[in-house]
Amino acid sequence: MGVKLGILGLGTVGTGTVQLLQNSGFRHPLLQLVEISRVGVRSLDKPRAVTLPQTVLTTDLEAIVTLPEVDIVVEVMGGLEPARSLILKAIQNGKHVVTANKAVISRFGDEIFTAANQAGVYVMLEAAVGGGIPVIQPLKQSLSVNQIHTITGIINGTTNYILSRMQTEGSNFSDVLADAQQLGYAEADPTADVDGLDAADKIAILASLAFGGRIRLEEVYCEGIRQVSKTDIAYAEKLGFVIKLLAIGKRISSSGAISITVQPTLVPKAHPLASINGVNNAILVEGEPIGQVMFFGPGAGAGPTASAVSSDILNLVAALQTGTSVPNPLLTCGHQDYCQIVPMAELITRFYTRFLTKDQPGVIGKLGTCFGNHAVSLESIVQTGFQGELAEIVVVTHDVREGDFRQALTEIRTFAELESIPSLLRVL
Ligand SMILES: NC(=O)C1=CN([C@@H]2O[C@H](COP(=O)(O)OP(=O)(O)OC[C@H]3O[C@@H](n4cnc5c(N)ncnc54)[C@H](OP(=O)(O)O)[C@@H]3O)[C@@H](O)[C@H]2O)C=CC1
Ligand SMILES: N[C@@H](CC=O)C(=O)O
Ligand code: NA
Repeated sequence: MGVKLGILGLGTVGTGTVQLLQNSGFRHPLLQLVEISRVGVRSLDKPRAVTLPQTVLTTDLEAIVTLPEVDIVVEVMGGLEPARSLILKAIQNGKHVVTANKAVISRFGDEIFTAANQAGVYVMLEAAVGGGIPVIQPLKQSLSVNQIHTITGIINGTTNYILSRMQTEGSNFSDVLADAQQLGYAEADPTADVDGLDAADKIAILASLAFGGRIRLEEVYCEGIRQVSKTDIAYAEKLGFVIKLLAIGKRISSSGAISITVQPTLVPKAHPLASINGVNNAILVEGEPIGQVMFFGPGAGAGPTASAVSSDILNLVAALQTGTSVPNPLLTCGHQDYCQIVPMAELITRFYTRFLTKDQPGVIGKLGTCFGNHAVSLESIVQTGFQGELAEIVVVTHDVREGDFRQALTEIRTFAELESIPSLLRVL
């Protein structure tokens, strides 16, 4: 029995998926059962890189998600609306759904998975995080026997490309961003990438799977990379670190609560994530008893993302072939409860801070004393040089409570010797 697809979108990912499905030789034989019934687009006049029968291409996306012959709706159109409404309508009409849309899932996952569970259909999302890297299904299946305590990802290719080039060339953020836009890595409006919002969507999805609870996107603490300077990259290098935009979900063992953050972070050069450069993505999962396992590969692009979308389609074809009416719990998302999120003040981490101060005797001692009074233990405090008349002092702390560290900074800001605190970054 053939399985009919209704595909919403024929852009980068939709085209890659159609190409893969139209060339199914030497792939899993079940893919040969797939038939493309309809493909929904905005414009029928646009030139396309794939050839489809005229009756297949349509601008009526509502008709696709309600068409009785369609078994699986593949949503690769992007954006929040009408993508969300079309996914919900597909579910109401008994269709299984495959989506690459992290923005919709991270905001409306609760509504979508509740509807899917009620309707007894699957919503699959391998392409939504890490593009072609298999990470969603491994978290749902092979790794779910572990007690996962930390998931750390470089999950935005654009920012990793920008930071990698700033590191190797000593360039400024704004110059490399312009290049990334010209090369097509960053969008014309790069906000979602450079401000960390795309990574926040993705870590919300990963943490939900790793820790077995729903996550409210607004509870993900999110900083982007606009404020990362070439000066900090150079100091980090001297101290034995590289700067990466890390998305981190961590379970606090004492309470079971989760911290969930996206922040530019100093990563020790020996750490497995330090060597992930360019547009690549990597996700490090740590748990018991597995220890560390890292997924690495292309986080975007037509071919890699089509691989992820098609793997979801394959899983659904297999489920439809076996024909059991009981949903396979290793394919569904059955979380009912929300994870409890740790307030940022309670986070335990290391920090890097750069101060500009008047060049006077005793300043370093005064900073050290203030940190000590607030229970902030320092790993190093060094005067790295001068900026004009001002002394530049770089501090790296041991693991400290973020609330204590912030209180120390509030007191330091009142010091007459202080000119400014140009940077404050997390250290892994
Ligand atoms: N690009 C990538 O590498 C990756 C993308 N993703 C996700 O995949 C999804 C798709 O991305 P991508 O392929 O890059 O997007 P594109 O912008 O390249 O393609 C979008 C497609 O959807 C169609 N479309 C969009 N809105 C509508 C609408 N309102 N009505 C009808 N058709 C519409 C467009 O039609 P038309 O062609 O007529 O304009 C186009 O074919 C997004 O959710 C994205 O986040 C995930 C991982 C990687
Ligand atoms: N904009 C994203 C690509 C898709 O997820 C990135 O830069 O990683
Ligand atoms: Na993936």
